[in-house]
Amino acid sequence: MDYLADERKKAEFDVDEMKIVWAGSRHAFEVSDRISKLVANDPGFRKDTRTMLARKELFKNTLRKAAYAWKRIHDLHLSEEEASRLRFYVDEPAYTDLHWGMFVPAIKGQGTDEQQKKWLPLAYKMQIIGCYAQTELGHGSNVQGLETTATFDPQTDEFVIHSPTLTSSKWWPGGLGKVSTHGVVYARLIINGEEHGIHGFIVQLRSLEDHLPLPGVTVGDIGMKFGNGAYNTMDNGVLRFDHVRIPRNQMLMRVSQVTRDGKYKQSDVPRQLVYGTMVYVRQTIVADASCALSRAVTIATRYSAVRRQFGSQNGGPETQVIDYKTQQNRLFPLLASAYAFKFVGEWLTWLYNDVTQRLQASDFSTLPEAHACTAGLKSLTTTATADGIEECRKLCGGHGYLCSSGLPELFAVYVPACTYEGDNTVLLLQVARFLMKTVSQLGSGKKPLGTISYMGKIEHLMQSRCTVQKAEDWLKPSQVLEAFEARAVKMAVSCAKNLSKFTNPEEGFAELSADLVEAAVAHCQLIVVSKFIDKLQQDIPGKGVKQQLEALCGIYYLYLLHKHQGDFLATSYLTPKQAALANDQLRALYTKVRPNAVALVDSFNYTDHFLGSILGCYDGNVYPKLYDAAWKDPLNDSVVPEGYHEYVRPLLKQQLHTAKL
Ligand SMILES: CC/C=C\C/C=C\C/C=C\C/C=C\C/C=C\C/C=C\CC/C=C/C(=O)SCCNC(=O)CCNC(=O)[C@H](O)C(C)(C)COP(=O)(O)OP(=O)(O)OC[C@H]1O[C@@H](n2cnc3c(N)ncnc32)[C@H](O)[C@@H]1OP(=O)(O)O
Ligand SMILES: Cc1cc2nc3c(=O)[nH]c(=O)nc-3n(C[C@H](O)[C@H](O)[C@H](O)COP(=O)(O)OP(=O)(O)OC[C@H]3O[C@@H](n4cnc5c(N)ncnc54)[C@H](O)[C@@H]3O)c2cc1C
Repeated sequence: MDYLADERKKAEFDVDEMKIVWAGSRHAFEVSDRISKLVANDPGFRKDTRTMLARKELFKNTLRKAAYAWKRIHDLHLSEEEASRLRFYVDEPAYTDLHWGMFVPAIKGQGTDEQQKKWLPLAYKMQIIGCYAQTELGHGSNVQGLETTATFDPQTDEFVIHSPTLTSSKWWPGGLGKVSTHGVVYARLIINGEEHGIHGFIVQLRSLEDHLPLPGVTVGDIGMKFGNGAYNTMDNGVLRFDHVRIPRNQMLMRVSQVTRDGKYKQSDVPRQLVYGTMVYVRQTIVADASCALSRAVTIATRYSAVRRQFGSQNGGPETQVIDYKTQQNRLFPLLASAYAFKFVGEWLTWLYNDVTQRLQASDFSTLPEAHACTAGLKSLTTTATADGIEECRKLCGGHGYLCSSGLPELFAVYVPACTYEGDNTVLLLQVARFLMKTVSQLGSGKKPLGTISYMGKIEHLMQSRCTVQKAEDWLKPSQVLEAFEARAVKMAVSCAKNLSKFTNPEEGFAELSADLVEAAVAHCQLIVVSKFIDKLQQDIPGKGVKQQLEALCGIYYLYLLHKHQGDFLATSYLTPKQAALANDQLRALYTKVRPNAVALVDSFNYTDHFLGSILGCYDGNVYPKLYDAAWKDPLNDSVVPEGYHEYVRPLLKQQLHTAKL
């Protein structure tokens, strides 16, 4: 029985067409749909007991699943696209994420043609397994502060990789702890006593025969992390080198080279390309944020439609909690954010591909923008997604706290995204530097392009005032864009003015860093809003699909406007009356979305296996499933628990004795 059937009947749009919009294309939808069902129906990919397993058992099971996934990929002759979808739907962080997601891209981005020819075929066949070993115990954010050394020995034509201090121990790399045979290791290059900064080196860590660490290598897992199951399937590792020697040709030499006679040569590509793998991964993290958020929102939306509290009249049913305006005000902006992040993720992938093509043609002009966009949007989307998952847990009341709701594990596995690939505050400060540089160059005749082109309208934006007179005026895209542009430009200019009061710019930057982060957030929110609006300019087929997306877009920007109205009011773009009208329009959009809410989450097309949540299951049959699941908990294997006779019975006896006294 479908307990959500009535909700599904209310939908005012074509769900099948929305599924295609969400997937990106009909082809992407068909691949995703087929692979998700394949994984869901294969008992080899079961994950329902994951949060109950002890670490060793959990980890071994992940190794089994990764090997099984690899076998299925081969047996079924899956394409690269299908294989990547399969890994996604298996839904278990594993060493393979780092192998495919960072090790291979690092060699592709920073290796010469010759190096790629040697290492990539081995990696593609998984005859070697790699990790990305950058972070150390003492330094993560400050990459220039890394202490591992790579000293060139001209006698033997080798580099000597060494960990000179405890804090130089590599610490965190995923896949390193127990599995990787190789790593791209970042180290401080030293030639003839002279330092040349941080470079990447391919280093073999373990024997390909017996998996033991090679001489001079000390390696292990760094220990349990936050949450049950969750990221504990990953072997984040610690690594130390004691004068380990590697051939000279294992330094990744696309950006700079060391010659046989020990000369350091810089190519014509910018040095920052050493950071290129991080740009790539930040872009994939943005593209993935909508998946994690949409998953939590699916659970919270379906459950909110099933759950009833208060409001029964004449013995009739109580009110569905989704009908409470407070529930809508917490849930619908998250639903809208999931769609917003999907579209900005698609755009960022386009931007990344564009910058990659330009780099190949030696056009480096858009690299700073790509860095600022990937850093800023990674920060914005992961913060909102991690907070959003936790909000979804609260939206599900007490039952959201059960592991069987799927939300605790989803939160635990997702929340480190706010830290890895760059701490979110550190990344926003990079955006702020980019903005300050842009403002300082405005008078120089250099035209700001791309996502900062709005800065070219600075004179107009500094003086313009909002013209909204009635709530519906907030539905005009041009009005909304101007509001977000004016806010972003005014906040950036205000920071620049305050910075100019300092004689030492770095001191000023440090002192004003909290304001700078806010200016960076305003700029990134403008990007997300503008990309959502751009998406709506496209031809979107399907009955009612575009109208639903317009409503969600409105909810996204009006919610932001309401939440940050202090910014909009302080920069004098809006009057308090216009801010109140925005809120009126927001409430009207909640009413419009309400009958479509369940269908809008159905459009994500997630299987019950992928959701891994009793509260979010498609048929909404929550209570019997919760009840049955409780009895399956290992604690209920016996009626009298282990430990009763040792620890509880003596207590009771003592109490009985005291009572008799
Ligand atoms: C129940 C569920 C179960 C299972 C669920 C399964 C899945 C879960 C679902 C979703 C998961 C979602 C996504 C997962 C996808 C992938 C992730 C997988 C694993 C994560 C693994 C993590 C890996 C890592 O963390 S690797 C280490 C990353 N480290 C960092 O990011 C360090 C951050 N620091 C820096 O980047 C830099 O050091 C810095 C902060 C930028 C400072 O550098 P520096 O001191 O050199 O800087 P300056 O400020 O002086 O800048 C100099 C100059 O360079 C420019 N610059 C800086 N960086 C870059 C760059 N990257 N590219 C281009 N240019 C750059 C900077 O702007 C300056 O330019 P100017 O001189 O012109 O001003
Ligand atoms: C689950 C997980 C997986 C990881 N996987 C890998 C991996 O595969 N490979 C790898 O190399 N690394 C990996 N890392 C490491 C990760 O990249 C770093 O932890 C991350 O870059 C943050 O650096 P940090 O730990 O040095 O934080 P810190 O920089 O020490 O941050 C601590 C605090 O200081 C603040 N702070 C730091 N600098 C500044 C500043 N300039 N201005 C203002 N505030 C500042 C931060 O905002 C934060 O609040 C992983 C980490 C995690 C949690």
